[in-house]
Amino acid sequence: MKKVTISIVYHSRGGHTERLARQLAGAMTTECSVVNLVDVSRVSACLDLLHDSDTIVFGSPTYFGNVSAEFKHFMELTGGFWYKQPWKDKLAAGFTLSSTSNGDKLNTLESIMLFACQHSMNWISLGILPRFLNNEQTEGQNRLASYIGLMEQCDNGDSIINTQHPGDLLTAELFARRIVEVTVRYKAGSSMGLQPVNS
Ligand SMILES: Cc1cc2nc3c(=O)[nH]c(=O)nc-3n(C[C@H](O)[C@H](O)[C@H](O)COP(=O)(O)O)c2cc1C
Repeated sequence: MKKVTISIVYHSRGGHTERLARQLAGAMTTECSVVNLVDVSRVSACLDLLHDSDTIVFGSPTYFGNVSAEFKHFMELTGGFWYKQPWKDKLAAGFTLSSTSNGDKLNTLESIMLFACQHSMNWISLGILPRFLNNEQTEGQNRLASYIGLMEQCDNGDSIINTQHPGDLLTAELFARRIVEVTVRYKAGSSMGLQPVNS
């Protein structure tokens, strides 16, 4: 089977989201998948890459409880082709990070998921449960107990990119693997020649 193509579209001002995007890209590059990494600042020149992708993963930092202005600008740029629905039935997933444990990151992921659904994409949930030991939640995988997509907490260090929490690193690795697996399975299924239901 031909390799699947996964594209990551992200914005980052201080570098933390970019680091996470690069980690995901590295972990999703396998013998059966290729990955494109697209910063929103150059997305206009990369639209064909996105249109040819099997899966598009969207990432934005959480600024004031939502996607950043730059990421929202990217969202609105897609209005130029939205009605043609070139991303219909592609797979989609999302990630965000912020400097506090909660920080309203859920609203950011909900905005990204809603955007993907307006493009009629199929959403890949995080699919990784938090771990419990003697009924106590651990600081391991999915320590922030997210379900829509990947969340990470990073400090507010403007000048430095601080070290990541090991639980966040593990969750990112597991999520990357899940996105590749779901994409490969989905692509194999869609090659069974089922006729798409055209609305
Ligand atoms: C304008 C602005 C608004 C922010 N709002 C939030 C917020 O709502 N919740 C939060 O936890 N962190 C917030 N932060 C902290 C950022 O999420 C944090 O610095 C993150 O690392 C930014 O990602 P980046 O380094 O990829 O730009 C905000 C930062 C900025 C600059």
